[in-house]
Formats: sequence, structure tokens, C-alpha cells
Amino acid sequence: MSLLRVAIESAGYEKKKDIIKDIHFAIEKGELVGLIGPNGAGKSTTIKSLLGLMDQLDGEISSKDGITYSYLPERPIFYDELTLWEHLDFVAAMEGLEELAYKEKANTLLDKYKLSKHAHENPTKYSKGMQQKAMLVLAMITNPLLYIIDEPFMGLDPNAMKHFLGSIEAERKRGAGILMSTHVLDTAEKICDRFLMIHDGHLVAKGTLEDIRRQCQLPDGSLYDCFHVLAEGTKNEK
Ligand SMILES: Nc1ncnc2c1ncn2[C@@H]1O[C@H](COP(=O)(O)OP(=O)(O)OP(=O)(O)O)[C@@H](O)[C@H]1O
Repeated sequence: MSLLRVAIESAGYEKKKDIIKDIHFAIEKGELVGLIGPNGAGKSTTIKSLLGLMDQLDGEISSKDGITYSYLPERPIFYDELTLWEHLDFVAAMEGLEELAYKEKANTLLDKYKLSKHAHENPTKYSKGMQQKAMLVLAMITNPLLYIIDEPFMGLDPNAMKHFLGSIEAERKRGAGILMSTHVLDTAEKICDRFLMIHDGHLVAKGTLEDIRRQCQLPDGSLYDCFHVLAEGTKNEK
């Protein structure tokens, strides 16, 4: 069974004002799926629908029984009064993680993302990139089977980016499925197995890069070229 099955007929923020329509897809074990589309296309609205945050939703989101997921928002969110370690302790308590194992994993991740020295500080005082890395550590600590990630690349320095890509690869090998919304198309082209291209609230193309090229009628095009065709609406517009 798929980790996640999404069948959104429509969703929006106000009654009778649909923002996204007819969005159907699934995420399988070990798969990285890129959610791509211009500003305002409906990517965040799709993600909010999956997270159960949309009041106006006609459709069905189903996940494999007992699945745990982590959501990485585009803008990090922390509690004002807690240090990063206290955040980790909090998540571990909520998820019932075994103390020795999670502490060891946390230390490895903090070390990898160069946050060990700052683990007893309040993350609201971190730089943007440090906050993003802290969110990532918090997301990975629970060993989720599904990740929903909203634009992860923006604040990361090259070293953090390399580790982030390494972490994603390791999580996939462990069997986790990942849905990742991003505008960084050259990286997405290299790392994603499949893509969902949203334009104007509709899924206008989906599948592997080959599938997307065919749907955009650009047999040798890059993901960026295909995106441009979709965003400009010169071909294939719905
Ligand atoms: N809270 C909200 N209330 C009303 N309309 C909203 C709200 N959030 C988003 N929208 C509208 O929904 C549409 C889709 O927005 P969404 O945030 O899903 O786009 P996106 O693809 O994530 O864009 P971006 O790449 O800029 O992050 C836009 O027209 C936007 O104005």
C-alpha cells in the first residue's frame, strides 16, 4: 500500500472559492516526489490539505496504518522559551522515543549540522539557516516514514545543503517517502524520482522527468524549461 494517497477534488480558504482542484497522487516507500509550480500556484494549499489544515476540503487523504510523519514548514516555528535540546526532549516525550537511542541520534545530527555548540540556546535567536537545520534535526529525530517538506533549500549554506541532501538520501534508503515543494529546480531535477507540477490550482503535469517532458512537449528540456512552459502557459495549459 502507498504511504500516502491524496484525492483532493477541491480545497480553498473560503466557501465556494476553490483554490486547488482535482489533485490526485500517491507517495510510495522510499520515493522523493517534487511539488513544483509558480508562486501562488497552490503548493502550500496542497500541503495544508494533506496536513488537515484546510476547512474547505472536498476529498480524501489516506495514509498507511500507523504511519508517522514529519512536516518541515517553509518558515521555522519554535517555542520562545525552550532551547533546542528542550525542543528535542519535548518531541521525544510526545513520540515516546527511547531515551538512549534518541539522544545518540540527536547528538549525531547536531554534530553533522554544526549545532552542538548551540544546542542549549533558544533557536528563535539562531540565524535563518541554523533555524532551518534545527527544524530538520527535530523532524528526523522521530524516524518518520513520511516527510512533507516545504521549500527546504533557501537558507542553507553549501555545507548544510550537502548534508541535507545526504540526509534525504539516507531517509529514502530507510524506506521513508518524501514530498518536497521547491523552486530550486536544478537540484530537484537531480534528486527527485517524480514530480507534481501545479499551475493555477491544477495538476498540469506529473510523473518522471521523461513524463513531464512528454507532457510539455519538450523532449530534451530541463525541468526548468518544462516549468517555464507551464508557468507561461504557452503549451499544455488547462
Ligand atoms: N490564508 C489564505 N487565505 C486566502 N487565500 C490564500 C491563503 N493562503 C493562500 N491563499 C491563496 O491561495 C492561492 C495559492 O497559494 P499557495 O500559498 O498555495 O501558493 P504556492 O504555490 O505555495 O506559492 P509560493 O510558491 O508563492 O509559496 C494564492 O492565490 C493565494 O493568494
